[in-house]
Amino acid sequence: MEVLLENLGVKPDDTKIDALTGSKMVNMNFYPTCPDPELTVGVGRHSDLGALTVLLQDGIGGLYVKVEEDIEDVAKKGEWVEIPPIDGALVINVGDTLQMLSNGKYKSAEHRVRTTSTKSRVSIPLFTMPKPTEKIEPLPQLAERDGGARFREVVFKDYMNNFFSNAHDGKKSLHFAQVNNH
Ligand SMILES: O=C(O)CCC(=O)C(=O)O
Ligand SMILES: [Fe+2]
Repeated sequence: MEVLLENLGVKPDDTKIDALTGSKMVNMNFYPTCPDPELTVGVGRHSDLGALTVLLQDGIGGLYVKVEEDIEDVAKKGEWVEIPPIDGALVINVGDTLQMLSNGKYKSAEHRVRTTSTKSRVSIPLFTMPKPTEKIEPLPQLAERDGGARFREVVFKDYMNNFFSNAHDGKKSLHFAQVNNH
């Protein structure tokens, strides 16, 4: 987190890093085999709500990430790409919080999970998130540099409530904090 923010020219102190990532949550997902994976939803398309998510990979696979439409110089825009399953590797997802903080420089990864017909799978992602009472808004240096904040200030608890009261539907969760003219 520190490195990612320093990359944008911002030097957060330890207290700030702790405020932004100090809350931890895990999901425990079980994906049974399905004879026809096309007929089932493993996890529907969504972005994670926190700052960064850490996910230990197995050799089975099934995690897909959607390549953003509005970034330059990448292949496969708008397509779903499977993350190659490398046993023991850590996959790190950017979550909505980091997108808001960075004023949109880092984009949260829209992802989904499919089951396979041959192997069941368990995944236990670790979400690092702000403390519930923390106020999240684009870092002032970045908003100033970009000529305006693309997200309004939200209390993280409210963002969470909004996130969990809606079904997974791509990156719509971010609309809650988006400033309309962007
Ligand atoms: O099972 C996975 O690979 C990812 C699960 C996931 O996206 C989640 O729990 O938020
Ligand atoms: Fe996720």
